[in-house]
Amino acid sequence: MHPDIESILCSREQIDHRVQEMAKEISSIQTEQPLIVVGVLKGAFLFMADLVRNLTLPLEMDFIATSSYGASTKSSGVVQILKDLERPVEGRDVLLVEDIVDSGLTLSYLRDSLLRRGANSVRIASAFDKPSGRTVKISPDFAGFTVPGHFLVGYGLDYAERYRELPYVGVLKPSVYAGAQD
Ligand SMILES: O=P(O)(O)OC[C@H]1O[C@H](OP(=O)(O)OP(=O)(O)O)[C@H](O)[C@@H]1O
Ligand code: HPA
Ligand SMILES: [Mg+2]
Repeated sequence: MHPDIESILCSREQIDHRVQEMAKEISSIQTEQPLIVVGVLKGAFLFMADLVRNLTLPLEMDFIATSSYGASTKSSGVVQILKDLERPVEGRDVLLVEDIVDSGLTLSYLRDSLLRRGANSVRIASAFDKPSGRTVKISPDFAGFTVPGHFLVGYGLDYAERYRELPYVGVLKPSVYAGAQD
């Protein structure tokens, strides 16, 4: 285990197993045109890669990049789009793929934005769901694991851009970010 990690919450094996279950469930979505699967960068990159390899429905992929945490463990409250989608979503069914729903601000902002662009439907799949962090009302249609209120890293989740590469999800030792500016 990485020395900055306090405890492992979900092991690589548990994540692999759960992603396969989620992919089965998501594969039963019925759409007229291929589902547009949108990965929310950067955090979703590992989950997106694992999920799409297990999906069995017709799909297209696109990516959007947002940022609201920066080098902090708390949301700035402002969701910035750093890279937008490349293709229109008008009239299309979209699946937003996220690593975590915490305050809910990112997904609420993205869902509203895609609906305003004329998407026919917007569903959400998130590897992790932290309901205790919520400040806006939103819940993922597909959630891998419900997690407690700690700041987590690994499997795409970062603190100040570090730890995304860890194959498991763990609780970051508070001493790592104590004293850092929020
Ligand atoms: O529900 P919320 O409170 O909005 O938090 C969830 C969002 O925060 C993180 O992204 P971040 O802004 O850190 O960008 P990143 O994906 O590049 O790490 C995470 O990947 C989600 O997109
Ligand atoms: O717990 C978290 N860890 C990393 N990034 C995050 N973005 C929202 N919540 C988290
Ligand atoms: Mg982040």
